[in-house]
This record gives sequence, structure tokens and C-alpha cells, in this order.
Amino acid sequence: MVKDGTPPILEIENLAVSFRQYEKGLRQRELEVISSLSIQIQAGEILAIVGSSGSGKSLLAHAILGILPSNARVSGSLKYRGRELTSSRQEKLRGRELVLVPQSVTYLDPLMKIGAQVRGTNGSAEAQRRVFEKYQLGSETEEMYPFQLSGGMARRVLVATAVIGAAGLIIADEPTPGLHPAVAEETMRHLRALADEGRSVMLITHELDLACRVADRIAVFYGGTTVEVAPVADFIQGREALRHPYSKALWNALPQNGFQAIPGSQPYAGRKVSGCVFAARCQIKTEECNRPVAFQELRGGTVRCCHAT
Ligand SMILES: Nc1ncnc2c1ncn2[C@@H]1O[C@H](COP(=O)(O)OP(=O)(O)OP(=O)(O)O)[C@@H](O)[C@H]1O
Ligand code: NI
Repeated sequence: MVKDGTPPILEIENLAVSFRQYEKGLRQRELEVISSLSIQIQAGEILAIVGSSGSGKSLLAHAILGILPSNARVSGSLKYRGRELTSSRQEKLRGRELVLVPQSVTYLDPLMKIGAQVRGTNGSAEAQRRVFEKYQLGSETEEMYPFQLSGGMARRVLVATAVIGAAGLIIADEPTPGLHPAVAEETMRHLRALADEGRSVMLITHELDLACRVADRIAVFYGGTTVEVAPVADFIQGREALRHPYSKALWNALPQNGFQAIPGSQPYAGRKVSGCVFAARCQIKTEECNRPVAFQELRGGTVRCCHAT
């Protein structure tokens, strides 16, 4: 249900995040972990962010919510509903308009009853009753403590806590690892239903397969940059429809496509790469790839590769 022409709910342009660190003695250095990252999310849309460990997915979420550590430096533009997300605006919107579905139930307070946790600071008893009903949490759940919940119930409590208000953007950071498949499937259904209500969902995951089942579009991260953003249909179709060699490699690595891995590893955070971040592992690399690569529109998606067709 993505309407054309309406401004995006979330719009990120050329985001860069670096950390100030002390080297030996008093010398400081800047460790850049995200560079020139751009994405947009429309109302009613699930954008999945896929990419290997350390590619910058969680830091992106933290930058949107304004919860990066104090030695982080952020540049570029972050807009929510057309207006710049300043730190004071982030503080105002966090937990209300911009919410996080945390990865683990350890985020629940073990000593607090579920009802009070779900209501938080801004949910009424009436709103709590509505989300309990929506997520099939019986009224007896209200008086329970986290240790008394089953795995499935705990996941539903996390989602209910995040969406009790009128959140416009829901960020789910790796909501499924270690979950029973049925519970993971249910969590995905909840995210889909929230998007179908007109909210925007950013789903961070390692699993391209999972992203293919639930998302509308997928953004692929590598070494702190977006290398490709494309409609989910292209990722389902596979190699020929995809634009970036790394997206193709992710697709090839899926079990049903033969687990073909590529040698090498992602550049370390902070290692400045002057040209394409993927060049060191790319099979179609040429001289040209040592020069900076622009993000370009191609066949209804965007890609950062000078050889993409
Ligand atoms: N406070 C920090 N100081 C310095 N480097 C950091 C800090 N936090 C994260 N990093 C580095 O930034 C990079 C991106 O981290 P991030 O947590 O966003 O990765 P990710 O894509 O979410 O990975 P995963 O899939 O493992 O969760 C990593 O290389 C990480 O080591
Ligand atoms: Ni992460």
C-alpha cells in the first residue's frame, strides 16, 4: 500500500557516523563506521535492511532514534515527516512516534508487571486493553512478571509495548534470531499488519530470506554504505534482476541457491576505502572501481556500482 507522490515518512541522505577515539596518549582519531548512507521509507511500507555483521545496521537505527554514544559524530540529513530530526525533536518523538522493537526480551524489566511495562509512561489503561486484545494477551497477563511469559507471549509483549501509542515509524532490530520458527513467523505477521495500517516499518535482519517474505523493498548494506535499494520482487527473482554484485552474492548464498559464499571479508570499520567498498571482493572489478562511486537510479531501484546494468 505505497502511495506514489506522497513525501516519505523517513528520509535519510548522506548519513555518516564516526566515533572519536583516543589513540596512544592524547592523539585523537575519527573512526568512520557509516558513510554516505541514503534511504527513504514511505507510510505503509516495510523497508528491510540486510547486510552482514558490522555493516552499520544497528548504528543506523540508533542514529534515527538519537541514542548513539556521546563520542559519535553524525553528519548528513535525517528527516521524519519532512522535518529535520534534531536531537531535541528525537527526544520528543522517541518512544512515541519513533519506536524500537528490541531484539531480546531481556529489555523487559524483570521486576515490573507486564501491564505497567506495556503502558509505559504514556499509555492509558484503555490503550493497554486494546493492544492486549490485538496481540492476544489475556487480561491475566497484566499481573504477570516477564519470567512467567512463554517465548511467543514475550515477543507479543515487546511489540505491544512499542506500538501502544501512535508510532509512525517502528524499527525492529533483528527481531527473530533464536526464536521458534512459528514465533518468528508470527512476529513478521505483526510487523506486516502494522505497515498495512499505514505505519512505516524498518526491519533490520541478517536473513535475506525473511526479508523477502515480508518486506516491500530491501536495502543492502555493506561496509557502512547502502550498495543497493530495490523492490522485494527483484530479490525474489534473484541474480538477473539484482543490480549490485554484493546483492547477487547474498542471493547466491541462500540455501536454495546453493550456499555459494564469496571469499574475503568486509573492510574493517574505520578503514577508509576511496573507491567502491566492495571492490576487494568483486569479480567484475576494474580500474574504475578505485574512484568514488555515486548512487544511481537503475530499473526502478538504486545502486552504487559503476558496472551495474
Ligand atoms: N561505540 C562504538 N565505537 C566504535 N565503533 C563502534 C561503536 N559501535 C559500533 N561500532 C562499529 O561500527 C560498525 C557497525 O556496527 P553495527 O552495530 O551498526 O553493525 P550491525 O550491522 O548492526 O551488525 P550486527 O548484524 O552484528 O548487529 C561495527 O564495525 C562496530 O564495531
Ligand atoms: Ni546490529
